[in-house]
Amino acid sequence: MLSRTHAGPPRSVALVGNPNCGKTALFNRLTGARQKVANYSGVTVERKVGTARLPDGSTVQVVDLPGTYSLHPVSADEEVTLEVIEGRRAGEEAPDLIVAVVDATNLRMNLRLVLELRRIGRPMVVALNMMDTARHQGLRLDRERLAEELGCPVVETVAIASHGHEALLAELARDLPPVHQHVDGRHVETPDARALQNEVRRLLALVASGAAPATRFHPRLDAWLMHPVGGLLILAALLFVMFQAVFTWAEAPKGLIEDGVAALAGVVEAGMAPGPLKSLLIDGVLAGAGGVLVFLPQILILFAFILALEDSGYLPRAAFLLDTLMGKVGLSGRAFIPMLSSFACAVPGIMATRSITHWRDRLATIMLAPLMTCSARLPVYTLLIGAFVPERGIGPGGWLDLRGLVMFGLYVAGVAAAAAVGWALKRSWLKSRYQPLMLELPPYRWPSPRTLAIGLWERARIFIARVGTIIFALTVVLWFLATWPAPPDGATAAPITYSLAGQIGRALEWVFAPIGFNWQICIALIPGLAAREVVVGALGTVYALSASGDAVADALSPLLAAQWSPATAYALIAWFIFAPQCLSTLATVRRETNHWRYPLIMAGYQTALGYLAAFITYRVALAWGG
Ligand SMILES: Nc1nc2c(ncn2[C@@H]2O[C@H](COP(=O)(O)OP(=O)(O)OP(=O)(O)O)[C@@H](O)[C@H]2O)c(=O)[nH]1
Ligand SMILES: [Mg+2]
Repeated sequence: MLSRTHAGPPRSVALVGNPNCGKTALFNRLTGARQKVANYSGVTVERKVGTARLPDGSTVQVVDLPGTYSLHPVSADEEVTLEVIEGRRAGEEAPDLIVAVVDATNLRMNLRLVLELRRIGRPMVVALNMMDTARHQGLRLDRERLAEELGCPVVETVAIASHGHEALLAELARDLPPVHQHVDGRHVETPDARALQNEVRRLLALVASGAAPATRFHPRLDAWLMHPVGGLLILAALLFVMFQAVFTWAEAPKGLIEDGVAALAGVVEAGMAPGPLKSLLIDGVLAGAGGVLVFLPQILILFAFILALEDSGYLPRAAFLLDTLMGKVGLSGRAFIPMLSSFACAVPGIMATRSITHWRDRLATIMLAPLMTCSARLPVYTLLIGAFVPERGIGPGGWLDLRGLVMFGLYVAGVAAAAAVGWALKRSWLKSRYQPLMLELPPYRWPSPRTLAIGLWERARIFIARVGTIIFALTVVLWFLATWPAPPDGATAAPITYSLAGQIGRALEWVFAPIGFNWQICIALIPGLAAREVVVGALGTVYALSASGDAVADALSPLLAAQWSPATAYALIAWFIFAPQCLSTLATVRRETNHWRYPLIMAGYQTALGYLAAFITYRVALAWGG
């Protein structure tokens, strides 16, 4: 067995426990980290490291791990956990101490793992988490008796309310002996599943009393939400409201940021002498990066909905609801959560597929994840819808926002495309038998304001950091390419036409002309490979520089409306439903599948479909007089 490499209090501890028992919430408490917490199993799929400060001022390294039901892993994320606690990861020692995190409301399930962990023979502390809910249910636990029986300290915690984590930290500061496998003279090594279950039953009889067996169901709510027809309607309505909100609620804050950027441009305009630096600031930085920043409110509204849904316990139920439908297109219901995460970004979505045990199912999910409309596509859609779809209420009293409706339609189009591709994959390359959905249903819970706040703050931070780094850098590079070389003497057209970017755009134009893209779009697509939002910023820069004469370019949206045919705009939207051009997604696929073949296949099929969809859209729109 693995032994400690040093004497004294632990230097590294690992949080181990069943899925959804609150390990990450506890980790965030102990270390001040802001890792994702949500109310379904399989949220954490990677190991994450943080540092906790102990009462005596020293520090200890804390590792948060994916949840696992046993020490016999069945999926890639569970394998990570086992590797870490056994010290099999390259360059990483096994943790000195294991914190076995337990959902106190579900001891029957959770204690099995604790008993298995005890057999590793390392120092251990048990954290009885969710004690607030357990007490609320009337459960009484004899903590001291449990500690005696298990042969290790047991502390009660409420990870989401900062109860008990001091007690836990105090235990971590102690020099605990390894837990023994002999308790009260009884030998409990390597029992089979049944022996484990008997031991759990024995422990429960000794230490737990009072609560009716906890039920994960909420009969009245589930009768509605999981109704085969009504449930689907509710789900559709929920998503619909979400996209309406993304459009309508964001108007005011978006206007504020736009005014701010415009005011800044005004200051620069008035205060600086004309020259390259001024052009860089106005046409490059403010039109480019500033043009992307205005989408912050929309992204936060979208995430507020997603985060609240995630913490409520509804998502796994939606997965069951959709299991049959998803089965028809070749996906397991387990794919629902990775697919939903992909609405934020395909990268975490693809990583979330680690909890899918069956390889072909997992690969199919990976292949389809980028078809979900990621939040980086939101600015592009918003810009084009803002320019080409009139602002109009429809329906009785005009309560439906037409633009929100179109946005919803685009998200649906992404899902429909995924369904079609999935259907084709299932019948050809990735044939697999239907795997019944096995997913633990979490209890319903009001989304925790703290979790929501942390989640939103993280999104805002990530987005602003993106705007400040990669998007900023790309717009500066693009500005440079779009202004250099300078036009020859006596040139009459806009300077950008003579620049490198102008030449590249024109060279690409013959590829994209059949689908209606002009050279300005072709230029913008290139930096969009690194970050899709940049397409918006890049269009801002390209058009700001295309204005011949000194007329400062107007806001982008009306400009596009004046310069593009609607057919071009629709074709670009159709292209973006498939949007094959995201390098970080392709790199993630390479990493998760360990092969270049898969990202290449993905890029290939998406480019082909994107081109085809844009071509058809463009031709049909032209034929209808667009
Ligand atoms: N009421 C209550 N809820 C909690 C407590 N700790 C965590 N939660 C909630 O439980 C859910 C799961 O928390 P996570 O920290 O994501 O669980 P996890 O163990 O990391 O889950 P995986 O990463 O999927 O294995 C979230 O909805 C939390 O808000 C607690 O002590 N009391
Ligand atoms: Mg977690």
